[in-house]
Amino acid sequence: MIRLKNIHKTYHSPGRVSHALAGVDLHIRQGEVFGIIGRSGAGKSTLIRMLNLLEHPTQGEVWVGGQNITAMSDAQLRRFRHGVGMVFQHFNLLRSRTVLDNVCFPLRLTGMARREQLQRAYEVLELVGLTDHAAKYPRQLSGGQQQRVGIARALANRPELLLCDEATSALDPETTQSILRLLLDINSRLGITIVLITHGMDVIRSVCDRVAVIDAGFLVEVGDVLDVFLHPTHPVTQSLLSESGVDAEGWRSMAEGIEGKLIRLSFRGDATVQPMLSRASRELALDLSILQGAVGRIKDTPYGQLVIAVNGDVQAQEQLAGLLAGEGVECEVLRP
Ligand SMILES: Nc1ncnc2c1ncn2[C@@H]1O[C@H](COP(=O)(O)OP(=O)(O)OP(=O)(O)O)[C@@H](O)[C@H]1O
Repeated sequence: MIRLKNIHKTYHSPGRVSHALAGVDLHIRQGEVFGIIGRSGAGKSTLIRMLNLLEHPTQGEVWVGGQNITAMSDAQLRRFRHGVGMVFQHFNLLRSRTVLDNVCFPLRLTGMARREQLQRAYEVLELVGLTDHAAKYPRQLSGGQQQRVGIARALANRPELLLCDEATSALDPETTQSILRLLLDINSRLGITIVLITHGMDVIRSVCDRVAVIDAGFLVEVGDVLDVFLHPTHPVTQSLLSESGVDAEGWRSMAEGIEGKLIRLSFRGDATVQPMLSRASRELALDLSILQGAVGRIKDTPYGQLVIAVNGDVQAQEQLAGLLAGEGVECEVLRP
């Protein structure tokens, strides 16, 4: 659906040149929820704004739905943008217009007849659960409700692509979860590709299929969210995960003074909730102690990771790895 080819973006301001993006190549698939995460100033906003050319690359090409949008004329670009919805951190609603008029606004820009505008607007307001608030003004709504209006407005033109620029950063945790659930619902019911940028790994974990990590203008890691959570390779990814409570290295401080072989087990899906360890311990007469553990859910998939110390018969230890692998558990020896 989207291909970024060797994208560079350089900003020149008095006395300063800033390389916001440095040779970014990226492929985003049709129908997926794709997250871009990075620290402040990493280049996330610049990157998401490339996808509808609110920012033009200094070098490189942006392809969306088989079209090179970097080669489009202004008129072509205006038409293309009607098919891309955007949701903003601070909602960007028109304060002096009602909810209904805010949602109709992008439809009016396409020259759509008023009757059709109203029909579309009520359709999307129903989707976001705000039909009863159509006549209100933004100031009469909570932050979460205002963001729902922002989402309804972004969906009004029936886009194939929805861009979310820190859509939940201004919201409390509970409201964040309800907006994320709404985005997931939109993705699965309408099949719209969603690209979001965020500072928060929790946002990535709750809704994304794949994730890209950006640091100082470089894409440093891209992959399925489950793979990135279980096996982060770049130090920036590891520290972002550790700040969100997923610390893959916490076992090190416990390991000294603990005897036995140390292994890390990674579980995905049903394997996460099976009583495999107690069975293995019983059948192989091994002592297993847990040094570190985390279980959670990535989108709809349960996952878990445990670091355990294994003591007992050497042959039984070999059998343990085989037994767990047979159940779909990945085993990685941390200390023989
Ligand atoms: N219009 C601009 N003029 C000059 N420099 C800019 C401009 N926009 C962004 N930058 C610089 O480009 C770099 C990337 O900025 P960008 O806003 O894309 O980062 P970000 O990851 O979205 O940060 P944040 O999470 O703080 O919003 C930063 O160093 C920033 O100062």
